[in-house]
Amino acid sequence: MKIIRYTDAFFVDELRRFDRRAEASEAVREVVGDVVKAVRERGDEALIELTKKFDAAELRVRDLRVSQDELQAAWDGVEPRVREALEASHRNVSEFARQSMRKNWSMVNEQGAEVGEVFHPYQRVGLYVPGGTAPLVSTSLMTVAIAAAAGVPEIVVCTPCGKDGTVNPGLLAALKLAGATEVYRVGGSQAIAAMAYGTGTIKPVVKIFGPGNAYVVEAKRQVFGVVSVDLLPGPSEVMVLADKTGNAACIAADLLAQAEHGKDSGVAFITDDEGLLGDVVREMEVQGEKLSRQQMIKSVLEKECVLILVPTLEDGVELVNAYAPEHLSLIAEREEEIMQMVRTAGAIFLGNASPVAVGDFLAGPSHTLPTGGAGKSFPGLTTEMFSRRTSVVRLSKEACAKSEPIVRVFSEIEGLDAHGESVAIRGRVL
Ligand SMILES: NC(=O)c1ccc[n+]([C@@H]2O[C@H](COP(=O)([O-])OP(=O)(O)OC[C@H]3O[C@@H](n4cnc5c(N)ncnc54)[C@H](O)[C@@H]3O)[C@@H](O)[C@H]2O)c1
Ligand SMILES: [Zn+2]
Repeated sequence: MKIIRYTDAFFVDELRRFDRRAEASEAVREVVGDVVKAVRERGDEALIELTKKFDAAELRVRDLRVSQDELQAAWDGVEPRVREALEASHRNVSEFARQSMRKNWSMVNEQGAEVGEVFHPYQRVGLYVPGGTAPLVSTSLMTVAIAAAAGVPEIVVCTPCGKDGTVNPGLLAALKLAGATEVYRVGGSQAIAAMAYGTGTIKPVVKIFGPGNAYVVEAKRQVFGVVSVDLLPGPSEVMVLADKTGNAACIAADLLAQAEHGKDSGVAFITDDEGLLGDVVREMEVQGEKLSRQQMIKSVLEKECVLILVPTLEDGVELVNAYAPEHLSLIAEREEEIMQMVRTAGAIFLGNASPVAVGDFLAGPSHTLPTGGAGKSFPGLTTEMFSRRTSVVRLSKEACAKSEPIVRVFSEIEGLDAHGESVAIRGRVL
């Protein structure tokens, strides 16, 4: 743990690294570039090779797709209490997604033209569900169920398999419940390339969604243009901003929950209360000892955890906005006022009683959120991202006549007289 106080001589220098931009390292970019090229040029054959190389699994081309029978068997084999938990989360996520759907609308403009927007779900999307270090059952729901709620007909999922070629049955069950229509046991940047360019087995999609490690995120960036992508949701992070009303035990618990995600996780605590800072450090030590993922937690706390004492909460907000945390837990007397000042967080959890883990598994908004500073330019995953918008314009003869003089001015300035004439002709022939 690193503790930084505003009274330290190098305070300002220390904080400079908080101002982040999401960018992959040169090494990751290179590896991913090679992977994308291999899949684009050699399709399934490259997928088999790369799965052997990165996931140590020996697959045949016909094994790549997880069969409907396997998905059904996974769902049938789920224990009742797990099934209930999955269903509870699924109901919240689906309902939240339905509420936030964009609706078709129209208005009449100044010249009397009817203008509006219509939304259609994409026909075929690709969702990445991570599976390298933990089977992210919740991520299946937090992406696939939203695509299903948006009405996407073809929901393709790629997720890595273990050494023995299998995918965690709990994850498959969640995919089945959420409404995945095709599932492939392919992970990493090779999966993203396969969904973007298509292979013999995996037909290409038009948009790619979902979180992953640095390789997955970089691959999404490299295939951008061939497909569109949702956002850049990489390795998870939590920041807590609290004043003296923060409960040290709750704050420490949230920081430790983040640390157990392991390597690359960001954990930060900012407060204007020196007493609380000390209490949180002590709580983390006591609570940390009892947790199972000791190795992960220790390494994150050593390398990726900072606790910062700021003179005022407003200074804290400035740091929050510079860092753009994926999750922000905000505990403050002036909660509403401070929240309104936060402009870059992926999701905000308000008050001592709102654990980030409830947002991870159950609350309703997708837990797929921008990381690594990407929150400055991307919001978290929304239902809207699964629908494509088209604008619609309809003019009556009268609206056309009223538009004509203004169009004429534009067409003269731009030197495009055919444009002007295409409007004027309506007044003569209709
Ligand atoms: N931001 C969010 O909303 C959000 C949500 C859930 C999970 N996550 C994050 O997703 C990440 C999941 O990462 P993960 O690693 O567990 O699973 P993953 O499925 O993203 O990545 C595993 C794959 O990476 C590839 N890979 C591993 N090492 C490689 C190497 N050296 N070169 C090339 N490819 C390599 C392998 O093919 C492997 O299948 C975590 O960091 C987690 O925090 C983020
Ligand atoms: Zn988490």
